Amino acid sequence: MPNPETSHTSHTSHTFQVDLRGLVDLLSHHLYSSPRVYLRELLQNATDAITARQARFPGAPATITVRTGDTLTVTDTGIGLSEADVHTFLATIGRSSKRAAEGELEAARGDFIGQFGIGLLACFVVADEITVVSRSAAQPDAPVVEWRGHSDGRYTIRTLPSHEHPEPGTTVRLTPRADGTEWTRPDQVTALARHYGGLLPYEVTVVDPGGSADRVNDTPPWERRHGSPLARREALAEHCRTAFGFVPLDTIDLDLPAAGLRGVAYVLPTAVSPSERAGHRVHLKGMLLSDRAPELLPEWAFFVRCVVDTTSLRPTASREALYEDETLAAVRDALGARIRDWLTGLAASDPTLLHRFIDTHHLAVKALARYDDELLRMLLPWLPFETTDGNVTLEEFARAHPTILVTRSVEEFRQVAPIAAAAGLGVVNGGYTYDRDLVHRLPEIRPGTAVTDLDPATVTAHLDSVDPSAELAAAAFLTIAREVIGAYDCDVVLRSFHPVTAPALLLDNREARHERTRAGLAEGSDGLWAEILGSLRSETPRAQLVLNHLNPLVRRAATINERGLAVTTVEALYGQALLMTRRPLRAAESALLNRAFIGLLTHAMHDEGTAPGPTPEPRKGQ
Ligand SMILES: Nc1ncnc2c1ncn2[C@@H]1O[C@H](COP(=O)(O)OP(=O)(O)OP(=O)(O)O)[C@@H](O)[C@H]1O
Repeated sequence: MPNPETSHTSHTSHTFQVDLRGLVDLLSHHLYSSPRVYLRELLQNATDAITARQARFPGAPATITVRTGDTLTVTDTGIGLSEADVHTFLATIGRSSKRAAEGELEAARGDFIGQFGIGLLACFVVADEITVVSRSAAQPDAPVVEWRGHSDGRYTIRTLPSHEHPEPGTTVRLTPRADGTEWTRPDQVTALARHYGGLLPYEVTVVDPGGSADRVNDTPPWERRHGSPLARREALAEHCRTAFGFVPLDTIDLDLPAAGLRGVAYVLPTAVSPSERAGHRVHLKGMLLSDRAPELLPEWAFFVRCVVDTTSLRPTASREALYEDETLAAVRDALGARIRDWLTGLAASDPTLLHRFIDTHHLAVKALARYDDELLRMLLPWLPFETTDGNVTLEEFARAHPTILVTRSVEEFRQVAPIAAAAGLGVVNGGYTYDRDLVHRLPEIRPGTAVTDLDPATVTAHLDSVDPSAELAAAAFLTIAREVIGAYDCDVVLRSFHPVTAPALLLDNREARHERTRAGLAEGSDGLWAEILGSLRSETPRAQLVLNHLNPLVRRAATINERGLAVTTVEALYGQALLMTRRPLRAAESALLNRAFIGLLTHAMHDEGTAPGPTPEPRKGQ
């Protein structure tokens, strides 16, 4: 038997080494979007330290002072660090006093912004050395301690005389590297402090090398006291103008106590594309997390821009975006509901504003109403649609037309609308995004209304047939017309319809055209493709050229005896109707138009040549 003792291989234990330079490089090039985040991390640590001190010593000083110059310092009157704290929290990357139960600070946990234990490293993006000088508020007798860390991973700790930091709190000092000075210039620091810390709950001041101090933060405008509702509205409009550069159509207050979220949504005064997702400004416990977070609101709410401050949403490690979790999903739904309530509330309280809103954002509302029955019910009466009665609401239109026809495309509407209107039909242009879907949902909301897609047969059925004698008189011409136009998979009929100025109407739709294209391809190909295309073949739908017997030109055309002229006339009538459909022409159709045009010219010149009359005088000089 082998001896278990001797068969053991020996184990030695090692500890991971972290290359700090590699880590800083990772942070600066891959985690953070810009070196400027160093200031955010410093402000955030200062804020957390003050929060910790306030929790234990309410009423203690609570200020953050940033001093700019050759070196940059951030001083806070926060909880400070004892020597033991420094060993615990500053000597190990990834260790944080704010995350796990760390004894004393546990009570205040959840109130902090930081949690990852990597924030301070952001300073190495702009400086090679960081000095932290601190005095603990929790142990007032403990000596002042200095930690000096270098970007290569070395650090030293020493204690200093008491006067080096007379009051509890912490001062962090950076000496910017040459390539970091862009981010540490006095004006830049003031702008960054305002950007990130503008809503922090403690006084934040930036002092320039000349000694002048600039307070950069303020109470959020929605929390401030205002003299009157009007004054509040004006203050918020001004805030929106500075934050986003527009004066809002209206302001919606946002308040979700369960998520510790408060803020405002500003309604855009101009239309935006639904695909352009709005960037919202999200603050976490006052600190700006992102100024373009689209994920805060549902996609449909693209007509507002929000500014919110929250305690519950989680940041990603870069602290530049929101962590997509259940809380965020719940917040998004709740904010969506709030915006919808505002919209539906307008209908009852401020119809004028609702009209202005709809004039600007009807596309947005239509997009939203497709997914939201309640909203559809409440807002459909207010939404404008293009119809044969002009631009009217569906409610108005349905009152006049118990059966509503809806076209599939804008071109179909343009072509058929005047004729349908003259025949007393009610047609809605369904060619615009969302419109056809919405019109089809009308019967759910308004029982007794019928909605059908417009097809050519519906229109022809409403055109008056001509009396048999007229049909007979035109028989020869119609035969030639059917021969010529039949080649384009199109039937020819003679009807009477208004307006009399329209000589011909081409009834066609996209599906039929596609089917004809497919059939054409099947004929032109051989082998496998012909079989596949052929097997798809259904009966090829034909378009219909409806000639208007009320139109004087058509009446004259019907009496043409000469075959050549009849062919040219038919081609010209078909070509003109084709142009009216405003769809792209195919090669054969362009050729037909060309031929008809030349044919008509030839006929016109031929008439001119044979017409009796005075011979024109030769012009002088010829
Ligand atoms: N101004 C300060 N006052 C007191 N303690 C501080 C200060 N700055 C840093 N610390 C201590 O150093 C620790 C590490 O700070 P660091 O910024 O690296 O991480 P963090 O703030 O805990 O988390 P995050 O990476 O999310 O910012 C903190 O947890 C805190 O205990």
